[in-house]
Amino acid sequence: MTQPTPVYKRVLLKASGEALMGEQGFGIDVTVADRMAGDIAEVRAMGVQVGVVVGGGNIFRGVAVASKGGDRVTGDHMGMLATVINALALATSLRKLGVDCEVLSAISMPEICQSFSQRAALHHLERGKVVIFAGGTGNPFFTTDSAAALRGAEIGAQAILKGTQVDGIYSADPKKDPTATRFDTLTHEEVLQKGLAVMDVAAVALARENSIPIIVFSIHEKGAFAKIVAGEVRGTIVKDK
Ligand SMILES: Nc1ncnc2c1ncn2[C@@H]1O[C@H](COP(=O)(O)OP(=O)(O)OP(=O)(O)O)[C@@H](O)[C@H]1O
Ligand SMILES: O=c1ccn([C@@H]2O[C@H](COP(=O)(O)O)[C@@H](O)[C@H]2O)c(=O)[nH]1
Repeated sequence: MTQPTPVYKRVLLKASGEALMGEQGFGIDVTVADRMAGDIAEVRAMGVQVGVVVGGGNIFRGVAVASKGGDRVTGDHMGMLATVINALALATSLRKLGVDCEVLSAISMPEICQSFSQRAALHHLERGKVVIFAGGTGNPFFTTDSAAALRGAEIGAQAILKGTQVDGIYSADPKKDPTATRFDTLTHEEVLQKGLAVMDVAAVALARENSIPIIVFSIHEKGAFAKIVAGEVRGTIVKDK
């Protein structure tokens, strides 16, 4: 079967950590990790270079510690470690499919995976490996959305695809407001001005400064990643006018 022609050469996928828990209340549902890996494999087979940042919301978020009076920085360290666990799970699922991949962590743990550097990331991407960026930015008070924008800029990604629990950006959180309406397109500036909380402000600002489009789509729609990379419209696209 012929592969569709991709509209991008290199992309950064921000994969929802929360989605990885599937129907469970916590942790990793391997069938979900395998399905996500299948979607990534499909895009890799189109000849597209793929970087992935995976969240940690299925395991731990630092704000949970802070909200109970604990130390936010320690909580964030725990959250960043959670993203490493998810990255290792996704790498395992990719390798089961025969997809060559490398986990690069912002926090050095050489017994487990390589440390992040831009050079290492570009080296692996140019050789066709999927690169999974673990450990977020390596700094507390950030999220993996910011890590996605940062790594996206560092590798020169032509787009950041945020695969999340909802199928685009809405006028309000659709999980809380059933009357919320979905946007087809927005500028980075509009996302910031309207306070649309699907992605954090730092991430959107960094993508804006580097003129990187962001596409928000449902990670639950099988094959959506490949369809977007092939130029089909899915979810909401955030780009300069
Ligand atoms: N205006 C909005 N439009 C769409 N979603 C919104 C909006 N405001 C808030 N949200 C919520 O933001 C969520 C995405 O946030 P977040 O990035 O924390 O989750 P995630 O993609 O599952 O990431 P993680 O990897 O951290 O688990 C959506 O599931 C949605 O409920
Ligand atoms: O750069 C970063 C990235 C993440 N964290 C912490 O990890 C958790 C999980 O990431 P999510 O983006 O929420 O999935 C996050 O809540 C932070 O506590 C971080 O400190 N720095």
